[in-house]
Amino acid sequence: MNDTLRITEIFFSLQGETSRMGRPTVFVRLTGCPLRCGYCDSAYAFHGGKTVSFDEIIAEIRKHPTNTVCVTGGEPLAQKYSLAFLKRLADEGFDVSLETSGAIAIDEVDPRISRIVDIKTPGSGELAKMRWENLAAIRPGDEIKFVLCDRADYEWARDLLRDKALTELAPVLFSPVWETLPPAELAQWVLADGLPVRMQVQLHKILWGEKPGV
Ligand SMILES: C[S@@+](CC[C@H](N)C(=O)[O-])C[C@H]1O[C@@H](n2cnc3c(N)ncnc32)[C@H](O)[C@@H]1O
Ligand SMILES: Nc1nc2[nH]cc(C(=O)O)c2c(=O)[nH]1
Ligand code: SF4
Ligand SMILES: [Mg+2]
Repeated sequence: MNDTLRITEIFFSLQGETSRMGRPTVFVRLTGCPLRCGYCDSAYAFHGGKTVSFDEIIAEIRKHPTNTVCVTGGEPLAQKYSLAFLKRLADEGFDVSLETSGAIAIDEVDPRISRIVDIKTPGSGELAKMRWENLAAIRPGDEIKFVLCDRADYEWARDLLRDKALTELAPVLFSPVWETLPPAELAQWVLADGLPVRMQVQLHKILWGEKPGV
């Protein structure tokens, strides 16, 4: 059917990432991802899941007291009908953000959706999958995000920021890998270089630890 998606979970939480951090948000986590970032905190979404119709997903979203939705995964854009679903969410009047890896074309995503586009670093192990053409499709409502494993990733991201003038395209986020890079270290590096980025720490993990459904 052309109006279904494979879904791992739908849950209501505070947005833990991006400039929307702290906003009550319904998360729709799509199943499956063609990447294998070494740090992935959502590997439980690689397999399994349940096939659900757009109508059922929207009915579930409406049970929660917010208009704000985050579509994530897995890799949402890897599913055939995710573009149609994102359009449907925007048509229904939801305020939607999309978390995406940077490895799949973003240009056909509905313009009403705020796209959070990762640039996978050398430390992720998936740099080779990056689709650099995506940078040309970035709009002001989008955000560009680096998840950093270590100092080498930081320096790589800092140099790319300058070489590709990324902050002229959209706000840029620097986030430490939760398990391996102490946030205070990254904070010191950003301050020392005076980088025009927004450093962020995953709020939901501070509040509730690392587990599904939060
Ligand atoms: C789980 S991914 C799902 C969406 C998409 N596949 C992507 O990578 O953007 C959502 C976000 O969580 C980030 N992330 C995954 N594991 C993380 C970790 N251990 N620490 C910090 N951020 C992490 C990803 O880099 C991405 O920005
Ligand atoms: N609270 C909360 N905020 C999030 N923002 C992005 C998430 C994701 O897994 O993509 C996420 C998540 O899993 N939980
Ligand atoms: S692209 Fe996203 S979901 Fe896929 S392995 Fe990397 S962080 Fe996990
Ligand atoms: Mg998460």
